[in-house]
Amino acid sequence: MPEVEPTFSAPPRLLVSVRGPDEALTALQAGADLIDAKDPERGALGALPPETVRAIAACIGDRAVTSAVAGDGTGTAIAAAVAVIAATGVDFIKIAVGSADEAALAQAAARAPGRVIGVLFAEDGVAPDIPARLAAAGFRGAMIDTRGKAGIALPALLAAPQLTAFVAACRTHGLMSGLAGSLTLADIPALAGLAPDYLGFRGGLCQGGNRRQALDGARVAQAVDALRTCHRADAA
Ligand SMILES: O=C[C@H](O)COP(=O)(O)O
Repeated sequence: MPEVEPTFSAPPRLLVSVRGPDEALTALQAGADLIDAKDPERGALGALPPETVRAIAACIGDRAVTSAVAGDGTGTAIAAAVAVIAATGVDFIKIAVGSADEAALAQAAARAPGRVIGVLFAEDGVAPDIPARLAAAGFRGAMIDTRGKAGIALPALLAAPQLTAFVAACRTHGLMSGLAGSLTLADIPALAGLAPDYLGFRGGLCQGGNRRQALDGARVAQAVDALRTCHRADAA
C-alpha cells in the first residue's frame, strides 16, 4: 500500500471516483492520489460488481491508493457489504454509516481491520461525536459526501466552521478525513484550506460536469495542479 498516513502538513490528496479500469488509469496518469471505485449509475454511493473492483485494484497495483464503495448503508447489513469489497484487494472500503449503532459499526470495521472509511451524508447533518464513535469502533477514516447529485455541492450544505470541526475531530481521533460532494475545481482553494486528508471528486472532473459521463483526464490534472498550487501558496 502506497504512503497513506495523513501528514497534516501536506496538502489534501485528490480522491477520484471511477467506474472501471480505463477510468482508473486515466485518473492515475493524471496524478490522482486515490482511485475510488464507485458506480455513478447507482446513486451517491453505489457499489460496483466485485469483479470490476478487483480489476481496478489489479490495474492500479501499488501505484496509487485504492478504495471502493461497499454501499449506501441501506438494505443488507453494512458488515456483509464491507466483507465483499474487502476481498477484492482494494486498500480501503467506504460504507455509509447512516444510523448504524455501535455494534453494527464495530462489526463492519472488524471485517476489514484498519481499512474501513465511514461515509456521512451532508444532508443528514454531521453529529459532533461521529468521528469519536467511528474511531472507537475501529474505522480508519471518515468522509462527508452528498446524497443528492443534482449539483448542490457540499459547501452549500455545510458551512466552513462545521467542516473545519469535522476535520479537526477526525485528526483528534486519528482518523483520515475526506470531503466530497459535487465539488468543482472552484471549490478547491477554500476546502483545501480546511486541511482534510482528501478531497473527493467525480462529477466535477467528468465531461460536461456530469458524473455519468466519462472522466476527463485534463480536468483531473487541473485538480491535481490546483491542490499543489494551494499548498505552495500556504507554504510561502
Ligand atoms: O467520493 C467521492 C464523491 O462521491 C464524488 O462524487 P461527486 O463529485 O460526483 O459528488
